[in-house]
Amino acid sequence: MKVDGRPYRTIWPADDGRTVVVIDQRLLPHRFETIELRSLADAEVAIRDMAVRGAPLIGATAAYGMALGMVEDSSDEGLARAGEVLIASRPTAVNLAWAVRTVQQILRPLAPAERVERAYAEASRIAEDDVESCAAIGRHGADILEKLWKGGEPLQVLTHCNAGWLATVDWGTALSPIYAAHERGVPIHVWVDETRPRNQGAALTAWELASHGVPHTLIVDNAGGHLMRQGRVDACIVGSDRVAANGDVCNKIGTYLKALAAHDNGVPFYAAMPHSTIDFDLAHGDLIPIEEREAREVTHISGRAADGTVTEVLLAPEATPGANFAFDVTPARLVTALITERGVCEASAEGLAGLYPERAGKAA
Ligand SMILES: CSC[C@H]1O[C@H](OP(=O)(O)O)[C@H](O)[C@@H]1O
Repeated sequence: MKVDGRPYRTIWPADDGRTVVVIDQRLLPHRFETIELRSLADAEVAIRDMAVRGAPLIGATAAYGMALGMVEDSSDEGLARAGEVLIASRPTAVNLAWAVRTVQQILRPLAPAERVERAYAEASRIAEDDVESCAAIGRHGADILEKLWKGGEPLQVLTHCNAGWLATVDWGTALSPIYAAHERGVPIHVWVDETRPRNQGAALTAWELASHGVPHTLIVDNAGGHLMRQGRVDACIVGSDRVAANGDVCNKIGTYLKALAAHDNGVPFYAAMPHSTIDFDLAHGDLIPIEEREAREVTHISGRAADGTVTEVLLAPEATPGANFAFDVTPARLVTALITERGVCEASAEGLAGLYPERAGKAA
């Protein structure tokens, strides 16, 4: 996508062919700055501290992290260790482990001397595949949004967290259909959940949509049900960090509550994701590890001070205990359909088998 007229992706190799450049998403929307990843540790920290975030982007960053690890140690032990370090950084988005294992599988048969170049080539392939997958998700999802629009008033779509181009290498997952429909001339308005506690909606989705000229309104997380009961939401569309083999959808905390409200009000609820987010080895969503992050993200809030600096202030008294569950699971029965790069399917094992016959039937 473009930032001030210049095309950007969220991750790219520097001119030296080794350093990896990413956007530091912790500073958005107040400052647009990049950081350079020069080591396996840099990649691990960038994922863990959420300088980069979003399931597909976490996967691409892990793939480049494997390449950075090979520069340091391309032995069999180094290959195993790099994977362990990266997988430990964030447990929920399956894209991370998928990317690590994909790179390890490619490199394992090679001589250590051949592994660096091949690792960078594989990381680049994973990144390019994500761009193409997310563009295809946009096309398939825009077909749905175009059919939902009845003419006249703009189509009212609610989204949660950030599943835009910032969460992927480009285009996004939940937002890709919105961008594609907007480009087709379908009038759309987006209700943007702020998405506590890290406010990816307020900080990232609102910034993305404003940059792309898509009308939107920022709301508190708890307003979605109210708007749906008032008939002011025509569809919900979210991203995902992991879809289980039965179609259960794991996504940012609060997604399940939106799906319940949508179900109660007859609002279609879609989840959009590329193949790298689908875990065909996991039977159902209750088996998905739910990341718990530090309570400070709940008890403190970050924003821009009057002088433009990005700062943190205490939201609750110093000693307030906090619990910070980063994701929840929406049962497949509450999901209208899954939007993937291969098309749209029912949120079920049968639906996924129809789109991915070569990967179905493996869940333990
Ligand atoms: C396109 S995946 C986006 C997905 O990732 C976000 O989580 P986080 O910001 O913690 O990485 C959120 O669950 C989004 O829906």
